[in-house]
Amino acid sequence: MSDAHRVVVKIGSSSLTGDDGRLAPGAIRTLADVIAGRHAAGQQVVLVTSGSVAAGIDPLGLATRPRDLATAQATASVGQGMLIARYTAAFAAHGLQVGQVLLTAEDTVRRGHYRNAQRALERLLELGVVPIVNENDAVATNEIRFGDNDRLAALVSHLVRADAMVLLTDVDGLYTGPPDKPGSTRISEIRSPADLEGIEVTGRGSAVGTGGMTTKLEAASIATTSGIPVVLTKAQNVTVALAGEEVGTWFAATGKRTSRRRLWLAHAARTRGSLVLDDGAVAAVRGGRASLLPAGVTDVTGDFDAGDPVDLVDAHGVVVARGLVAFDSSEIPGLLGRSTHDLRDELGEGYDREVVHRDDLVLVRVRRR
Ligand SMILES: Nc1ncnc2c1ncn2[C@@H]1O[C@H](COP(=O)(O)OP(=O)(O)O)[C@@H](O)[C@H]1O
Ligand SMILES: N[C@@H](CCC(=O)OP(=O)(O)O)C(=O)O
Repeated sequence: MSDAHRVVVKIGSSSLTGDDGRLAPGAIRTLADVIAGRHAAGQQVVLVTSGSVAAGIDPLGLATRPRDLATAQATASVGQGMLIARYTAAFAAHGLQVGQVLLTAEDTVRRGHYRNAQRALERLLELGVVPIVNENDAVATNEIRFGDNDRLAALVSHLVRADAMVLLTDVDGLYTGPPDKPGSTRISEIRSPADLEGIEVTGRGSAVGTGGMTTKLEAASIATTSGIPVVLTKAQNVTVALAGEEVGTWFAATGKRTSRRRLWLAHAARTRGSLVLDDGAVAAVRGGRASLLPAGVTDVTGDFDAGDPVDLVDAHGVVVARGLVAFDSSEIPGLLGRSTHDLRDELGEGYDREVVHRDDLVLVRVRRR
């Protein structure tokens, strides 16, 4: 971590608010002090911050975090302005400018969109500005929104080719079970997905956070499988975490950089339906490098067009992979279980192709509990 030149730091709502759920200016100042120190030492930091909804609760006189989409959008719209004003003032105390970048899930992976985001972030860093990223909550709809900022931070890390990602939250690391459960202990290192076996995590966050530990593990998986190591710790540890001391939980990088399209398919795409595979097709797809042929498909659900993302599931409904399908859903029943040879003879050329080509397919790792 101390060698990492470019770091994405994500701070959650739970670390930016006091017990009353209101924005805690002290937490923002402390974070800005630490990041300014790293900046002076030559490190580039992209900050992904939650807190727009939490910051808007009080000004709008709401009692709790709104659950309906329209009120959440309005609350975020009010709160985001207040949040960025606090950061602007906190960094200005160190002579630093901040640049607000509000993204949606699509912006981090869709070709035309991510180029824009990438260009803006690179230029901000070149200019010595601290980019401050959040989801564009005021316009994000349920279909396309992340909701939590953990996975957004992982995709931003990929986008800016970060050397490391730091997830700051209200617990000092990953525990063997919910931290308030007697007997739960902190895990200092996760070297591979196998180390996660037996760990109990919940998707329930603190009163103001979203996604709990589940989305943090997803984010860690997105980053580490793309070659980016992750530190998960409490916000109070940010100084020592960025200095490279051993705190929280360290997730070692397990893979290499992958294409954004595959990253999107694996982690951000909303599937429009599913294809049920027979056992032979499941084995072929799991083995890697095999395309899905019509002969291995036994059923289809959903309403989709050629080119849409779909789930590939086994006979028990377990998702094995995701892929971009080559046929409309209405065409597939006529192809089920048929060999490409028969299909060409009967339906003509164009029907003798893969249902999902191997280049358009990513395996989904099944998490054992
Ligand atoms: N195995 C676990 N280890 C650590 N924390 C866990 C675990 N399972 C669930 N959690 C919960 O996840 C919460 C953090 O998630 P969240 O409130 O969404 O944080 P943030 O606002 O920082 O994103 C912790 O307060 C903790 O109660
Ligand atoms: N974009 C939202 C993030 C929602 C949220 O609470 O995320 P987190 O605290 O990171 O689990 C916000 O700013 O309120």
